[in-house]
Amino acid sequence: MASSEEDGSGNGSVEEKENGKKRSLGALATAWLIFYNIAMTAGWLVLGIAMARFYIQRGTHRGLFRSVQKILKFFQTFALLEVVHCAVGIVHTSVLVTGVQVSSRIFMVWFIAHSIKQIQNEESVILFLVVWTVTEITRYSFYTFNLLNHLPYFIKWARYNFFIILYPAGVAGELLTIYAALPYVKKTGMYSLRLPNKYNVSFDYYYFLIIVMFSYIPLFPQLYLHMLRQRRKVLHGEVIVEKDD
Ligand SMILES: CCCCCCCCCCCCC/C=C/C(=O)SCCNC(=O)CCNC(=O)[C@H](O)C(C)(C)COP(=O)(O)OP(=O)(O)OC[C@H]1O[C@@H](n2cnc3c(N)ncnc32)[C@H](O)[C@@H]1OP(=O)(O)O
Repeated sequence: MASSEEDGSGNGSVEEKENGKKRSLGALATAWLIFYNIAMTAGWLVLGIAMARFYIQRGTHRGLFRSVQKILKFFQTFALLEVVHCAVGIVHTSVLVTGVQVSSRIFMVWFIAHSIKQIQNEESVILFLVVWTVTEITRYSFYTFNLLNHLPYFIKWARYNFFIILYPAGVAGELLTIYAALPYVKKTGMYSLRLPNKYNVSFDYYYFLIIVMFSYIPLFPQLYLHMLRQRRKVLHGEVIVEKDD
């Protein structure tokens, strides 16, 4: 991706638009993306401030998830729109890569942290919350400034360097949280379907979670390598040909 400060083009979704119809769709799409990215930057900033205030006032992480969960659920669920943005073509990036990233986050928020109250005070929950928050403030402010054609270099640098540490740290937080959830899931049999039942189908959430944990092994390196390629492209100007979905 060429940044706006280098080529003055801003977001790739609105360049190359030749006729009037496409141009107005581009303007509308750009306006929407600016609104979306500002809203998301603000949302994650509010979440970051709420977490910092909670910790400073209480001196403990216990109860932190509970106190910030509404903001987290709202903004992380809102991020589903990112898959829509790719699918309708207003951002030029992979639906698959974005889909894996967003669905794993939604899964962590709703089907792990929200559903299993006993694990909400685990340190690993705070780890992934802090990592996601730093990542998203950086990422959405990057997109916003890029769309506005005023991208400060330090934001571009942060967007394409922070992930080197934050991605593995976030994955560690997520995996440790799922691991901590396993005994509760096994004990309660939550979200599981035992035979016999009228659908004649059985589902065991406990084993599903184990499969999810193993699925990080092939999926995470692909996301990480994708980000490393983006980094080379954006920070070092390498031309990289990526396969379409
Ligand atoms: C049902 C259960 C399923 C469970 C599955 C489990 C398996 C999970 C395995 C993987 C686990 C991952 C866990 C993740 C943890 C964390 O997040 S830890 C925190 C650290 N994470 C990160 O740093 C990554 C954050 N995420 C991302 O960066 C993205 O989601 C991404 C998809 C990985 C990034 O890809 P991409 O969009 O391709 O990168 P960019 O270079 O930023 O953008 C490319 C072009 O797209 C434009 N664009 C994208 N989004 C926007 C936008 N919102 N607004 C405007 N423009 C956007 C961007 O500008 C680029 O365009 P060009 O300039 O034209 O190139």
